[in-house]
Amino acid sequence: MATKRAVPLGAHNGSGVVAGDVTTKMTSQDVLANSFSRYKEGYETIEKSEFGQLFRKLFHYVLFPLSVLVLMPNLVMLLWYAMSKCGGSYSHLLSRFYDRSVIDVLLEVWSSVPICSPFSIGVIGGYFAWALFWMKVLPGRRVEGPITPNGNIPLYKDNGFLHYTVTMVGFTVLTAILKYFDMSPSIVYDRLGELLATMIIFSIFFCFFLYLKGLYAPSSTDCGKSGYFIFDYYWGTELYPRVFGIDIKVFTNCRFGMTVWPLLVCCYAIKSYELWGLVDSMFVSTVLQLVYITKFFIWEAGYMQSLDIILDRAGFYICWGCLCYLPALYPATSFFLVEHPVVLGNFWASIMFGFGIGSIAINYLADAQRQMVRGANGECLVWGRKPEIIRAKYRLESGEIKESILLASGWWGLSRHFHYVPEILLAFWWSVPALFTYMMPYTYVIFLTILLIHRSYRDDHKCGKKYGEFWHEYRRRVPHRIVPYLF
Ligand SMILES: NC(=O)C1=CN([C@@H]2O[C@H](COP(=O)(O)OP(=O)(O)OC[C@H]3O[C@@H](n4cnc5c(N)ncnc54)[C@H](OP(=O)(O)O)[C@@H]3O)[C@@H](O)[C@H]2O)C=CC1
Ligand SMILES: CC(C)CCC[C@@H](C)[C@H]1CC[C@H]2C3=CC=C4C[C@@H](O)CC[C@]4(C)[C@H]3CC[C@]12C
Repeated sequence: MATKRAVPLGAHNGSGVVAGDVTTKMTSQDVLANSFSRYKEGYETIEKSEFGQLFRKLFHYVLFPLSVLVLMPNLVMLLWYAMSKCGGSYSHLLSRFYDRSVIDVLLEVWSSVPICSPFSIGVIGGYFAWALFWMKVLPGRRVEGPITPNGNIPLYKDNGFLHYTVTMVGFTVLTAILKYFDMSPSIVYDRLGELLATMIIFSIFFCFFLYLKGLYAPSSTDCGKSGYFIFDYYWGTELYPRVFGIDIKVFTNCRFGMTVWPLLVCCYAIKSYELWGLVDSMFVSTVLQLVYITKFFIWEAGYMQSLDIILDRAGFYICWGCLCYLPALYPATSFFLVEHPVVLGNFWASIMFGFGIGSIAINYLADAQRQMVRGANGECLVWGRKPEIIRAKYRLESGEIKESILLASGWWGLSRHFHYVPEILLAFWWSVPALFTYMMPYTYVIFLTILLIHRSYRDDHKCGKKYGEFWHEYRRRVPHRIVPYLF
């Protein structure tokens, strides 16, 4: 890979332990080597044989990305097909494969909707214009993202919450106008298939544009290629691409994916209301999702420090994912509830709602705690006490040494990714109103659990490489990955 990385700067005190809050006395090559070599241990067994190395490369750079590129667009369409044409039942969907080949079924699915119809182009194009306009004109304080391994500091205009508010108000006004003409935004529920299909095709070309842009007109030095086209297309060639001043990842992840999600949830809720009147299961699920998304936008500047932004480049994985996969999967429980309304009664509805809100609050508090401690340079209270911190040093590619704080108490002392527990629970609480007859409404929770477990490994790997011994010290102090005492 042509990208450069921050390298760890380890501090060693003879016993192999790095004390919290230490400043590095040893800056020699041995310290660096010592710190880094431990991290490599896990990989050496695989890399021993040439065949192993070759297979690893082939898998990483070709087979895995190729499978994602081929599978994901089809899976998104199959998800929609299962939701809308198979009564929300995966077994019903599977029965379609009994007497036909996979290709035949896929052809049936894709040909069941008009791709790039005037309706889908109008809706998607209209939303793009709306989102780009407000993204550009709405004011916001200037926020700095974390320094990149190449020493660049990305700048953002923090207008996410305002953008979200304007969009939701705009949606309410549009709904009222449509009602006047005897129309409804629930048409999005009826014609979701063609919207998704059009979006999928558009996004495939858009990612190709991003691939070329990163190679020939990058916005910063945080760019490069691996030499494997498939991998570079899948992963991206640029970390922070900007076009006419528009930050592409902020647009795809936040102004599109995260904003279309609540819009879709509202369209599905309106459809349910038109069919059945007010249903408490739909109400609980909708409100929980809206509260969670509102929380996201309040915290958006914090998201600019997450893996998606600081590690994942703007390629198929993140951009296509946020343009197509997120809108199809994340609001899927709401889509399901339209055809499967459940009357919960006040007691169960309140229990689900209460636990859901509690989980959202804990997830928010955990994210905010880490940010607060870093913002205050450790000079604050965590759960009423002085925080336990590790002042972790790392080195930029230029050789410059930087310091960051790792919090080892509060939520971050329970486990290294404790905030993933409420993240999974909150998704469970907005899915469980659909009860347990079908698996479909739990698709997102299942995906999220896998994603977050995998992400905890990715993050460990990333932080180990960045902080070396300091990260080992954190792992020693906080030995569990996600669930305290269990995992
Ligand atoms: N619904 C969904 O699909 C998903 C939701 N999420 C949610 O998004 C939010 C962000 O999660 P995620 O993107 O995974 O990133 P995290 O919030 O877990 O941030 C990871 C980064 O935080 C820093 N860090 C790690 N440990 C510590 C510590 N002890 N003290 C201080 N800083 C630390 C490191 O970055 P550095 O280099 O700065 O040290 C690390 O790379 C969470 O609320 C999560 O639940 C996440 C993924 C998917
Ligand atoms: C195989 C791929 C096509 C899968 C694409 C996955 C992406 C769409 C998602 C991967 C990580 C996800 C997110 C990370 C963190 C988030 C913060 C949270 O508070 C809200 C959700 C999200 C923005 C979330 C959105 C989808 C991903 C980018």
